[in-house]
Amino acid sequence: MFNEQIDPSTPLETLRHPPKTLENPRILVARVWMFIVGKLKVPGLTIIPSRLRHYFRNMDAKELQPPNSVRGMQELQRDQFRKSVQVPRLRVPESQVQRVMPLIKKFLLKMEHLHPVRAVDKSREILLHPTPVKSWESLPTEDLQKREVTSENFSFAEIELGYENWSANEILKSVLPTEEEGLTSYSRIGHIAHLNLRDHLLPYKQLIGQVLRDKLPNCRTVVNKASSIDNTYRNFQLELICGDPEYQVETKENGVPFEFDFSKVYWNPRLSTEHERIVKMLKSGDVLFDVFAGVGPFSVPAAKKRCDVLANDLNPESFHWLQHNAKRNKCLANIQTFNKDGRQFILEELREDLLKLLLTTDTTTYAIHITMNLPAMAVEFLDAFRGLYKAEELAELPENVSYPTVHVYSFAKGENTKELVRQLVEHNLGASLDENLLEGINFVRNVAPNKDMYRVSFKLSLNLLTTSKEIEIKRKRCAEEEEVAVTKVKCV
Ligand SMILES: C[S@@+](CC[C@H](N)C(=O)[O-])C[C@H]1O[C@@H](n2cnc3c(N)ncnc32)[C@H](O)[C@@H]1O
Repeated sequence: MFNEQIDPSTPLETLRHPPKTLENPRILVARVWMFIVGKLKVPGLTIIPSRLRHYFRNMDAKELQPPNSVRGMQELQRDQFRKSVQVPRLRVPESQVQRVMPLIKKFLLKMEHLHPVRAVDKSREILLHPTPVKSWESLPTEDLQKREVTSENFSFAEIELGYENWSANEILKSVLPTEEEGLTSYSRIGHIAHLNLRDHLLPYKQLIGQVLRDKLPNCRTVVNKASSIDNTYRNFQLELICGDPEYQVETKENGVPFEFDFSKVYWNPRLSTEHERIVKMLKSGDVLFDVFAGVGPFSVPAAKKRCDVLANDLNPESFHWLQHNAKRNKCLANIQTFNKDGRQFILEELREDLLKLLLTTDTTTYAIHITMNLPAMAVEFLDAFRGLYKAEELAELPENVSYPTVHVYSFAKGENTKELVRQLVEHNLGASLDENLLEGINFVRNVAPNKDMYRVSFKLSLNLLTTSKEIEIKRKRCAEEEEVAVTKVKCV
């Protein structure tokens, strides 16, 4: 079952092309339209449209729908989609075509692999849409007559339609059961289409896979999410439902090329906007510590921008592809990579490097960022910053020192997820995110009903870096006890 899908009405092209492939202006128009109508664009997620770009929707016209007999089909039989249909036709003398087309353009019959205009002798046969054109009178007759086109030129033609004339969405709409939600979205990662099928669609998975592979440009592999991501490395457990078991992909995110094995590492195209937000915050010369770096969607673009990056991931496969992507993007000189547990990375590399930066550089001239994108458990690593240094180590800091900003990601489930996520961070950090610390609690995306992902951005401080969580708790307890004692004395 899709637990992350949204189904605004969107144009047909989004189904047929991978996200970000704006190679023709119609797709651009479709995306703008999608934004205006739905305002629900999820990056990386292809949403199956329920409205079409055409003036008249083919699937609203009974005669243009696939045959009823295909409903419920579980094994794809392409020949079962054949049907004959009568559609309006206009014969236009060759000499008048240029002048007639603007008058009838909006009535053209537009279907996949079907040319509505055909040359026949010295005229053109133009196929029209049966919804708006029921008869000659449906057309702008006066203007047509001025261009030598009369009712004599109007007739009905019998045409053959087949599997190739419908889009994936149209095919699936005509096959899948009507009483439950159909296929509403999927992600595209290079040549892979990634689905998260609801239980009621599982009997149709092979057919869905074949239709998508047939119809989506450059799609060679269709996989279904086999279980929720609960393994350490967060990579999706995949079930191949159609095509080649070939998971090494090449994709682009925000213009940056990446390569990886999708079956072995974490990659989620729905995070592209969030990655972009962070990368936009960074300037050349800034420092980034990326604690759970994956294959580098924060680190590689940051290194390309000439930030100094220390990127870490526990998964040896992610580590391999992280290095590969840094090399491929020619930014190896700006990135150091580590294959460690996040806590160890904070306690070792980050500790040492940050100390040097704080003591020996002017931190007012650049920014230091720490990204922690492991939303299921990153907050549990926050206590590693508490008491990271002995007070003496930071005794000589300049007064105007600028501390790093931590961007920690977290899921929160329930009613007031924003408040919940703040509490989670405060509890794990052992400090309240007052105005001095807090830079923002930012909604990233809705993951499932009642489950949201947030980024909490806050500044580290001298107190956080030199006082352990336990000491802070003890101090608070003592202060509270003292207050109680004073109140009691006052009362006596
Ligand atoms: C949700 S992914 C995020 C990857 C990438 N930063 C992104 O934004 O797409 C979390 C990453 O943390 C890594 N990871 C999981 N547990 C870890 C740990 N204890 N220490 C370091 N990395 C870990 C996983 O291998 C995975 O690549």
